[in-house]
Amino acid sequence: MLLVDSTTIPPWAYFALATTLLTAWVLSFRYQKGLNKYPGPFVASVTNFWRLWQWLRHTDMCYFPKVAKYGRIIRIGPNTLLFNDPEAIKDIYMTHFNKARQSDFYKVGQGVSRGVAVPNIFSTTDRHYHAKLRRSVANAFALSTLVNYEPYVTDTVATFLAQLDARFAGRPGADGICDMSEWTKYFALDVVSALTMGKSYGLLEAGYDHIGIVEARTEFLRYFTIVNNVTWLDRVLKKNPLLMWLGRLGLWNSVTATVPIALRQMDEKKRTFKGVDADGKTRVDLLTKFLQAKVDNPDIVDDRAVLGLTLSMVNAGSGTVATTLAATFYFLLKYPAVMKALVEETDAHFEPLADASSGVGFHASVVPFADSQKLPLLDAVLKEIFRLWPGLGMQLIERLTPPEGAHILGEYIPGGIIVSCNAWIMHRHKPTYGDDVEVFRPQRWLDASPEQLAAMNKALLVWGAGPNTCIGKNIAFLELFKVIPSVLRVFTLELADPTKDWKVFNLGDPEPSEFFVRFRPRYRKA
Ligand code: HEM
Repeated sequence: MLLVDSTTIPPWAYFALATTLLTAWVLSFRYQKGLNKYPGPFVASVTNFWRLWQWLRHTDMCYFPKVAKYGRIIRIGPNTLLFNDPEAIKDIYMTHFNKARQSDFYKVGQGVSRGVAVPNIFSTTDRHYHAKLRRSVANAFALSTLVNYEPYVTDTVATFLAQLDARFAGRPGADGICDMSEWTKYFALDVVSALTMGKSYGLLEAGYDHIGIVEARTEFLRYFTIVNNVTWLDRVLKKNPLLMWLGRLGLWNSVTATVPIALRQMDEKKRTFKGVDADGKTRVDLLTKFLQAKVDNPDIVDDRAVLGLTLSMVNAGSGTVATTLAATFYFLLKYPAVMKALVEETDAHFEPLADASSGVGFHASVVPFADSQKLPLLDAVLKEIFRLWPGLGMQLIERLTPPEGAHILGEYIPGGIIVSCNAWIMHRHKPTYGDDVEVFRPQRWLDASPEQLAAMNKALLVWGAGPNTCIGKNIAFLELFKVIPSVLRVFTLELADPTKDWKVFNLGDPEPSEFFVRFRPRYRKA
């Protein structure tokens, strides 16, 4: 036997051995499953920490467009490909949808209650459970049910108008300046809580985050958007086995602020629940419909699913609407010709409001959904906002290829690879949308030929695609088509300082801040 005296091995040999092992380990990531043929930043091919680093460097923007220069298929992680071509949407989200699971990205979005991860309709990675759950509640999101929800939206829009009027409209100096990035959040949270639980959080009336819900959401999303770049960190931090075990013993519990509020409202609702039909009202909230789904499908919808659904309405349906609404007003103010044309369209469709002497009822100022949907420029403005400022657009929509692999853009991609698209990149695809993709030009939707329009709609990833496409899309339309023309009908908006731009933070939703606006009342003298 050959024995080597360790004292005879020089230190450089240890160093050489360690370097060789490390290089081999790094290269095993780089060359795994033949993904080295796809271009992308070198560091991204060996570690997901590249993504985390990009996020930390560019919190004020979506960093994915920076890699678009690499081509149609870009490697942005050791096991992750990003597709930069609208044709990939169908391949990834629809053709393979029966088998393609969501990646661990979604698991990071699962809350924890008493040491157990709680998947909901958004964050479950179980395809079969998701399909059954979605079918059980589909009726609550159908176009035909919007009539049940419109009164909640009308009430919240009226409160929004009344608060803007009382607090800011026509006031001189600093008193007249409204931070729309905050107030659009109050609106979105109040309207989604009214729609979901029949009762608004009362943020608009309070004028500040009096229940800490904005703070709680921001904290949750900040964690989610950081950790989903390197998903195993979640198993070290929040879903650490030790913490989960302590949680099951009742010695550790981390609950976000939305949970106790939702639980309280659920208990209240359960006590008064008589069934949707038995209620015989035109006003029915989503929670009542979820409780009805529990009665109809008890094997799929249990109390935990009802809570998960309730919370995912508030989580998925508030930041997205808030940022879309803020962006609509921001871009209209930055492009005054479009603002002028939209105000003219609104005035042409809706009667002028009564003058100050007769007083103004804000409920009467809120436009009906059935009428506002007929405004072609409003429709084009919203489409252009969805393109330029997609609500969840700063993140990837990740799927995992099935074990046997998948064909995407004509390329065979092996099984177990994370494949994804990003709305921010897709919506700036010049062959589809034109060379002026960075310009806010709603007219592009009105001037397009039928073929162009079909291609533009097909590439629009604002609602996602396939079986996980946004279930709240119709509700978002109901809110946006009512609130935007109603605000323009009542006020003239001005940027407090037209030379300043807003600030943006990447929370998955592009989260704006420091968007300061003045309101002049149109129906009375200031
Ligand atoms: C402008 C507003 C909105 C935008 C841009 C938006 C965007 C999206 C996107 C892109 C997805 C797909 C995510 C994925 O595949 O991982 C999604 C899913 C979802 N959205 Fe929305 N959303 C909006 C409003 C709403 C509203 C108002 C609600 C509820 C009232 C809502 C509830 C949901 C839920 C529950 C899901 C998960 C659906 C599933 O996985 O089956 N969203 N949304």
